[in-house]
Amino acid sequence: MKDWQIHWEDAGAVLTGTRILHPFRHRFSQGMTYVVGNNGAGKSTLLKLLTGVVSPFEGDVHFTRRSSKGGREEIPAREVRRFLGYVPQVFTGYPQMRVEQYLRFVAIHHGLARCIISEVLESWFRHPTLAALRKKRMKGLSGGEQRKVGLVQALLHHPHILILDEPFVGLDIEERLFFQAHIQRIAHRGMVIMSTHQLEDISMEGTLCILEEGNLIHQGFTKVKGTWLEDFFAASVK
Ligand SMILES: Nc1ncnc2c1ncn2[C@@H]1O[C@H](COP(=O)(O)OP(=O)(O)OP(=O)(O)O)[C@@H](O)[C@H]1O
Repeated sequence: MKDWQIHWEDAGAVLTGTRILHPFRHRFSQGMTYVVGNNGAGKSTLLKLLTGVVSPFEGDVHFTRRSSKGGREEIPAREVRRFLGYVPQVFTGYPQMRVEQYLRFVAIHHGLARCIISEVLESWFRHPTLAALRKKRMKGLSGGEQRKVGLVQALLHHPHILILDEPFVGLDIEERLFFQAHIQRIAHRGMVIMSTHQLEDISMEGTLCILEEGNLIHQGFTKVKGTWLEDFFAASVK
């Protein structure tokens, strides 16, 4: 266990002149973290800051792991990128590529050994819902199909940190369960941070971060069944 952590230290975001996220402190640790909040609360912006797609306007976001000498050490950005998987809210990939070609390209980019790439892709295409997409061009995919390819490209290198922005939108129940199982395996040995609007997406115990108008208004543990969490979703997340 490498015990990676992400330290969110008073990081805030300003996009096109508007303050989107107000500075707060949080430590993302191993396991599952769910990020919830109403439309426009700042969930996607928070995830973009974590992946480096946007930079904090102030404060700092940095990654650490337990050092062999004791204490903690900073993980260089290049190394973080190698161990990161990310599904953005809007995923298109490269429109001209066919799905298999695109996933092969991503696998190479992630540094997977060329001798195992075919085997890794075959294991994904064994699932009927993905087999049907293999030869399709990315630009011809439906929203749900894009999402499935988006999930595979984030998972195929077994990332240590997985960041998912509403990953199950447009997926049917069986597909959701298929990907949930993969995601849960990563959460057991690494770190998963997932934004969602759906109570049924909260399938594991973990940490819950609630955003409201760019502020972190709650951080604590989830309890999956029969708790105040259900009331929260019923009352406030639309
Ligand atoms: N590039 C940008 N420039 C200016 N404002 C932006 C930009 N991107 C997002 N915003 C605004 O920032 C706020 C937060 O957006 P964000 O996409 O992070 O919210 P969200 O919680 O993910 O919302 P949703 O649940 O609807 O996806 C919104 O009011 C949005 O309009």
